[in-house]
Amino acid sequence: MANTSPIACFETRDLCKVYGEGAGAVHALRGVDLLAPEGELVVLLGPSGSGKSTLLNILGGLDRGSSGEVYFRGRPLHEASERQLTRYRRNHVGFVFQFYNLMPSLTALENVALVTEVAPNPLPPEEALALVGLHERIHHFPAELSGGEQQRVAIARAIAKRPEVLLCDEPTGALDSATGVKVLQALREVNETLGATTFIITHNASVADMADRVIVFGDGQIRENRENATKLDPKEIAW
Ligand SMILES: Nc1ncnc2c1ncn2[C@@H]1O[C@H](COP(=O)(O)OP(=O)(O)OP(=O)(O)O)[C@@H](O)[C@H]1O
Repeated sequence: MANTSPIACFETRDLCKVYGEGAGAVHALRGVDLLAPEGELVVLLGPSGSGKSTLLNILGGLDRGSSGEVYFRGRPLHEASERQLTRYRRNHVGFVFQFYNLMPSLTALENVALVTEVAPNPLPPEEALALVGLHERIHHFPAELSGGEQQRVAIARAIAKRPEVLLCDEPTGALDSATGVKVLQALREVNETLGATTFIITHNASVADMADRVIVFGDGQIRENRENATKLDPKEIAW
């Protein structure tokens, strides 16, 4: 019988990452087997140093594993050339980091337009900013925006190229809880509206309540991988 199961967005098999060598080697990932279906919102939890960012960087093509396999929609990233990996990042992946890295001399709209000018099929920058609830702030400079608003500009910038994948490394790490909720609501809206498979690394375990899937890391391995039967709206999350 034909295999009719849909291809996952990401699959990793026995993925390992070692930084350095000899006595000083750090085994950041120790055999990670992951299957992430298309369109899911995945929250990654785990103690500091457990390998979350290392995994996210490899999924996003910013780094490579030391051994094992990584597939994006069935395509082997572990076999990709540097050029192919660059093209993969540019065309398919949006990144959001803890610090927003906006250009201070450009308005919110211009920061997003920087990306849309070079993407093949972008969202209009106004639309990307509206999706994260910033339609009334588009002509403000970063210094005129709160931390949460700046992070939402960074999210608009990440999604403006319509990535299939949105990878967020501690997107609320620098924010207070009320502002963090707004950023999480923007991420949920983007996940639902654009259908981008979304990974969020956080140290706040209660953020897991908004996820389709929760993956808990420990010492370079997946300790727990569970699906939520129901998802909470970020504003219902207790911080
Ligand atoms: N470029 C690097 N060179 C050497 N070691 C590294 C490098 N990047 C990460 N590591 C090490 O790999 C391990 C996993 O790090 P990683 O950043 O993936 O963990 P994490 O779970 O994301 O941690 P945190 O929650 O603190 O961000 C850690 O021991 C870290 O010190």
